[in-house]
Amino acid sequence: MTPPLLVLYGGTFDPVHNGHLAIARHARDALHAEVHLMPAADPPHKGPTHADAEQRAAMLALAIGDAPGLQVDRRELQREGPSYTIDTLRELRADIGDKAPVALLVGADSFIGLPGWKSWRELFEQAHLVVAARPGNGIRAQLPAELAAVAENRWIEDPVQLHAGPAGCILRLQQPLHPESASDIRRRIRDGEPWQEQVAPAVAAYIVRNGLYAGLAVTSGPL
Ligand SMILES: Nc1ncnc2c1ncn2[C@@H]1O[C@H](COP(=O)(O)OP(=O)(O)OP(=O)(O)O)[C@@H](O)[C@H]1O
Ligand SMILES: O=C(O)c1ccc[n+]([C@@H]2O[C@H](COP(=O)([O-])O)[C@@H](O)[C@H]2O)c1
Repeated sequence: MTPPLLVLYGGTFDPVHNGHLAIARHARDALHAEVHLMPAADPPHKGPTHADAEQRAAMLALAIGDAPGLQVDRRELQREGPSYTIDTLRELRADIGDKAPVALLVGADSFIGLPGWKSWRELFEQAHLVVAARPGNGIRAQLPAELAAVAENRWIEDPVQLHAGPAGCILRLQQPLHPESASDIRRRIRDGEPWQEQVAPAVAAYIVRNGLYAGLAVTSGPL
């Protein structure tokens, strides 16, 4: 019997917000998959995070609670250096073998930036790609030429195909757009604007209890 589809949803999650959660739940339900939300210890394309890795993982655990089919995956917290996704997938394949179907879930902005990732072409050998649309980011229209060329014959419409092979397909996740972004939430907290409804109640309580993001200076670098 083919093992169940594992969806890896990596992110900085600084903090995890309702957009992340909606997409993870939607992927679980639409793809009949187990979704692992995986905080990056050291996200390769970002400056230093605002909450540390343990705090970001703790917020993820609070956000997920005991929701079936969702779990926090701490594998990148156990590695030093930048959290390159290809290294994570190679590590995962060493654990579970070459046959099990694995998909990487990314937002459209991440997908468009894929040619900047370490060994990006190999990602398609190690996993399927599932892409969630995001406001302001067209998926197929805005692809850089080298990504469009690699992606060309990989697009599929039917999620069942993700279960049929270990890697190599690209699926657009059909879901409503979600406007939330972690940087906007951090800005709102800093500026005293409403933000609590954009995160799970337990995450809002954690942020307040730990005084996260409130002290960000305007000059402290990118939000
Ligand atoms: N609202 C959203 N809709 C679709 N994809 C999203 C959304 N928010 C985040 N993602 C995707 O989830 C993954 C992790 O996102 P991340 O933790 O960096 O949050 P973010 O909101 O993009 O943060 P920031 O605003 O600081 O860039 C990325 O692939 C990103 O594209
Ligand atoms: O492997 C890379 O080169 C790489 C470059 C940029 C981002 N990523 C991964 O993409 C995921 C989303 O990244 P981010 O910065 O939007 O939170 C997260 O798991 C990162 O580790 C990976």
